[in-house]
Amino acid sequence: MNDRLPHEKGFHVSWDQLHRDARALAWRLDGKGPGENGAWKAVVGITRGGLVPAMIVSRELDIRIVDTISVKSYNHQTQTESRVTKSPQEELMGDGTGILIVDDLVDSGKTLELVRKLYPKAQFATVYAKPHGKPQVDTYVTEVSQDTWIFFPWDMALQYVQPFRGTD
Ligand SMILES: O=P(O)(O)OC[C@H]1O[C@H](OP(=O)(O)OP(=O)(O)O)[C@H](O)[C@@H]1O
Ligand code: HPA
Ligand SMILES: [Mg+2]
Repeated sequence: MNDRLPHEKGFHVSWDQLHRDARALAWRLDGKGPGENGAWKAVVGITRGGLVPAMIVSRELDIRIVDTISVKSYNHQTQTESRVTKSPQEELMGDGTGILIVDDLVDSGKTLELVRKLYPKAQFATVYAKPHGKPQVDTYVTEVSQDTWIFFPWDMALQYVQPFRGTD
């Protein structure tokens, strides 16, 4: 993460906000699949950040088949390489037709670019999107600027904050 910081701005997302935004993502995808009545075949979450929105989307759209894909990014000096370290079931995926691939956000777009090469016919959905990654995503809910770092609820804790007018 340190190689990606410092960012000018921080966008702190609570569990509640993430739940609402992931539900909004599901509603956007509802009935848009290639199956009967616009059904989707399965949801695939990109670990680890995609697992929470994938669960919420699968619950909202009543999709019972859920699988995962793991993508690991390696930093070789200045070049970042990505590779898949765990694949979803091959028979399920095919070319990706009818599969909803879900992640928490798209930033540079490198993660989705790799997954898209493997499953070109899949639908790619993220809760948040930054401008560089937008061409890689088919459906998202909220756009944030490239210089914003998104803090997810699983990376944060409630903390005491000093009053604005100090107590000295
Ligand atoms: O568009 P990109 O520049 O590829 O960045 C987006 C990806 O980076 C983060 O995952 P990360 O690889 O940090 O792993 P994690 O989900 O396990 O936290 C995030 O959850 C996305 O998957
Ligand atoms: O803005 C971000 N927040 C959390 N994880 C990330 N991975 C890439 N960009 C981000
Ligand atoms: Mg991730």
